[in-house]
Amino acid sequence: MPGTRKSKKSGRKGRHRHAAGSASERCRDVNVVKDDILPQEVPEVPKDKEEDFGNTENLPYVIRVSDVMGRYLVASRDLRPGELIMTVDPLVVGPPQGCQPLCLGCYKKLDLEENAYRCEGCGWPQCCLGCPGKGTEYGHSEAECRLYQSVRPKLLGADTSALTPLYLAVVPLRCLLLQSDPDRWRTLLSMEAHNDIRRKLPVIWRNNQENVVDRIRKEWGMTQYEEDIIHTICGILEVNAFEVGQDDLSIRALYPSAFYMAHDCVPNTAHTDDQHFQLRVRATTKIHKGTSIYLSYAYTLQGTMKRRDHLKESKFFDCACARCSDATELGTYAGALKCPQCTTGVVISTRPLDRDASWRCNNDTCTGYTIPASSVRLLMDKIGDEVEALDESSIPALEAFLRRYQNVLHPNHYHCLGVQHSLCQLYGKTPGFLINDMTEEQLRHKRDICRQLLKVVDVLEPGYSRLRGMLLYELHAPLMILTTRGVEAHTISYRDLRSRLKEVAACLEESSIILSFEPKTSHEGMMGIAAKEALIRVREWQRIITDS
Ligand SMILES: C[S@@+](CC[C@H](N)C(=O)[O-])C[C@H]1O[C@@H](n2cnc3c(N)ncnc32)[C@H](O)[C@@H]1O
Repeated sequence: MPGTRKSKKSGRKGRHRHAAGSASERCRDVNVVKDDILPQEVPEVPKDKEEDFGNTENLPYVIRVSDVMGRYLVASRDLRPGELIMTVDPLVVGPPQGCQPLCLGCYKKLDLEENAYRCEGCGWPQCCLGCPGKGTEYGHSEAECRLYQSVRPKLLGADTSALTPLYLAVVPLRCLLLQSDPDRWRTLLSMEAHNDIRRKLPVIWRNNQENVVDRIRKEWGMTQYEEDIIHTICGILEVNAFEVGQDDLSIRALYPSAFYMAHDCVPNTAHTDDQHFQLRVRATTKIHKGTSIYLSYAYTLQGTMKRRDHLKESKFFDCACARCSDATELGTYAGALKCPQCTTGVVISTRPLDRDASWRCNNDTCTGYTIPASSVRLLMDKIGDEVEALDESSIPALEAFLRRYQNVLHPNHYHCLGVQHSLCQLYGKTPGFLINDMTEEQLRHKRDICRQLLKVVDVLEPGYSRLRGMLLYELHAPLMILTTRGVEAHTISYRDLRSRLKEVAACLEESSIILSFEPKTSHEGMMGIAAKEALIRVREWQRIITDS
């Protein structure tokens, strides 16, 4: 599920024995019992040795069923921020939708002009002769290789453009292979496919028919798989797949238990996945017993219109969470425009849960500037395309974007937030803007951007979220350099120094805790290690000034 991006992760080896198959069966048995807590007779014991859940009855969640959300998870006791909720191994892993050629063993992107390696068994392109993912459960398994042997000549004869669409059928076929494992197959089929809704959506249904069903059955002659079941699997993947992958790999995977988590546009969990695709879900905020455990299927730094469109189109429901119901997005104005008429008001939806409702200036003294939702949608798409086309590593290009739209978009508008997020990472690390070379004004600018972003993120992705962890780390740098320069120039008092160091230490402490949940080798994980080391140095400085 997006949003959860799914750029994240943590690491621990080994297979996890989960009871998702059994849990799913129980759910189906009791699906008619609405809003009832389902018993967990065969509990799932998280493997994580750092956390001891005690006896198996002490699982941190139970599964409930509601008319609106279907099955969802609820905390069975109070959960602390950072507390591990579940550790699960995937049911199936594979290439994402719409990917370019990649290795079916390790998912590395392949340039077929330069890379001519093909699997000896079936002819799919692979990264090298000794791909570590060959013959593995979550890579190019032997069973998969055998299945493709009958189409080997077709695969060998295909160039990049002919091969690219074939990848769409890879994960569905991997799901079909689970039939040899009845427990896992049952778990897979217990997932929501929304066939009734999807069948009425001609574009989606036809795409699946052409790219997956007909490819598997007609082109590859695998008629042992019925049309209906292939369509159901396509739906299961659309509704339940997580985006995972380390080191810029883009992979989709289905997980038992984790798929039960309902969506909220302000999630109270975050998840990481490691190099073995194991998923770990943690609480980001305190979750009180009896409260729903949510993740966000959408990107949190997007406006309500965009998120709700995405959720409707790809997850097939109308989100009506507190954030979506509030035209101000909980006071953040993350989707708001500036009023071109009165220039001081903010233009927001008149009824945010109605996708066609007009948008109006909220300023009482304005004559009531109004704009149709369709025009807002067009404008957002146009600006979105512009953001996509920006050179993400160019500070001048990003700054120019913010200047260009300063009279159009609210400063907290998600398009601005995205650009500011890129900028706050570039300031301090880009030639010409290296942290020690930055002027005080530039340092204050980086500090202010971090603070502004944190104010919004504190509301939309609160607690121990990856984004907060990274922003806190980014914030500590200008704070620290400004403090050091103040000391050198004798412009800050002893009292000031103490309070500034306290603020830097607080940023680093929280950042190092949050980012310690990330895999150590990931960008975020390494940032967490750097935060921890910097914290030791700041604490030492605090000790010295206290002693002196
Ligand atoms: C990954 S599944 C979650 C498990 C699902 N409820 C089930 O019983 O299998 C995603 C689906 O759950 C439902 N859902 C999740 N969050 C929801 C929400 N906030 N409001 C309405 N439906 C929701 C939607 O039907 C969505 O397509």
